[in-house]
Amino acid sequence: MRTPIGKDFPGHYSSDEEWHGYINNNDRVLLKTINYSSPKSAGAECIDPNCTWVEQWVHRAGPREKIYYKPEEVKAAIVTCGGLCPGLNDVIRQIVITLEIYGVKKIVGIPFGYRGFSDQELTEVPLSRKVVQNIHLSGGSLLGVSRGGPGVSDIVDSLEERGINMLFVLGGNGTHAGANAIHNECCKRRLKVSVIGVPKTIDNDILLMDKTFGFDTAVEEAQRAINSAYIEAHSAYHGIGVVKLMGRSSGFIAMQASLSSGQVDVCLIPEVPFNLHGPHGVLRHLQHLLEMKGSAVICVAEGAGQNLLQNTNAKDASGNVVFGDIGVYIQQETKKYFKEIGVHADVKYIDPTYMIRACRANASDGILCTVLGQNAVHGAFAGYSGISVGLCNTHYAYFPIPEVISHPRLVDPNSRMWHRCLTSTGQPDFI
Ligand SMILES: Nc1ncnc2c1ncn2[C@@H]1O[C@H](COP(=O)(O)OP(=O)(O)OP(=O)(O)O)[C@@H](O)[C@H]1O
Ligand SMILES: O=P(O)(O)OC[C@H]1O[C@](O)(CO)[C@@H](O)[C@@H]1O
Ligand SMILES: [Mg+2]
Repeated sequence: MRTPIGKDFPGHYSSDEEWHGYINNNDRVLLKTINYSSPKSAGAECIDPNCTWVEQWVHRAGPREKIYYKPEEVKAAIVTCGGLCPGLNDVIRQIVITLEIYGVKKIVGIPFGYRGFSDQELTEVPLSRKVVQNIHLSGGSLLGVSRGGPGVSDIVDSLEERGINMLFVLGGNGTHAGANAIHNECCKRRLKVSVIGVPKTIDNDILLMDKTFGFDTAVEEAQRAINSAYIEAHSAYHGIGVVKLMGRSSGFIAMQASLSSGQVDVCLIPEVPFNLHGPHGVLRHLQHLLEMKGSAVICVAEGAGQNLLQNTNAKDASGNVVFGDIGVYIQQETKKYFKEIGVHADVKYIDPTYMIRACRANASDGILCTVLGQNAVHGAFAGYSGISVGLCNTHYAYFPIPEVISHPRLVDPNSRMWHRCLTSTGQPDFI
């Protein structure tokens, strides 16, 4: 709604008839914006051998002129699942504020992830603009998070009992698999429920999106740890700093933090195999770095080099594999190696694990979260379900959930970005 302002007022708003503030249902966002002329172009993703241009698109996110729900009939719920991620509170806040602008009065938070649907001791949290006004000023989630929890059928039973017809699910690929199953179960039971995902992961491992919220902040925090490792290593005689960063199957945090810090000599990620020992191994390269420049910094993603470690055979409550500690292993092997060759080395290990995700969102993530939260609500009011909101080629769009979680997004070792990282570190192939 716009307030008409007198025509003599300079720069006046256009009238309601002239104002094109709504998204047309047929507006589309292209998934690919580069037309690769050859499969040999760096980073080319081709569908056929000739690399023919194929238009692929998703729906544009935003407010529609016609809405599917009557706001007074909506009971909306928000749930945050998986691990923490900077910006969760920003998204919760913006969803609540936008729902209120649509006129929704019944808004609740489900405590501690999907578990909150089944645990009788956990009660829903009433949410309003007043409750969420300042929550973005701190990290974490107002609602709490968890892994594991009830089955899909129990969750949908609970939705029915509570009379929830809009569910906003904030989480990573596991959470989205759950959201999609909830959506399918609601369809099966012919329930009119909109299930909308907002992808949350510092790992940035969700397909088709430019980036997920929390990733930028995590990278910013991670490069602080790298900076400390560099200062320690640089100030010691033959100092070696080892920094382990999160990244279960994708090395985006390690790669971007290495790039942004400009202080990393060796970046190791899950997507690129490496040897620690042997003539081309990391340890031999460290020896060379000590000889050439007196110190070295290694940045390793937690999922890297798992083939070098003993399988823990452990899984977390959600069924994710628990990894062995590659950071500790590299630290121990480095110490052993230099002792054996009789060269002094002062090895310092920094593991900032939870520090990079338990913090408040930075400005860039704050904006991303705000827009994603608004668009999640616009998507629900447009009548969508089983979708996720994301940024695609700088435009906000709605993605079908199965498309974005079919497998984790990985760093492409042939991509320009990984080559930029190698150019920055100057590291060889360790095989
Ligand atoms: N395939 C699945 N079907 C239904 N629910 C699932 C599935 N995978 C995971 N979940 C549920 O989703 C929730 C979150 O999953 P998970 O712990 O894997 O975190 P995530 O969303 O992937 O986030 P993170 O990036 O922090 O790992 C858990 O409560 C889990 O039980
Ligand atoms: O210790 P938790 O809470 O299981 O979380 C650790 C995992 O969370 C993640 O950050 C994903 O969000 C992974 O990189 C990491 O393996
Ligand atoms: Mg996951």
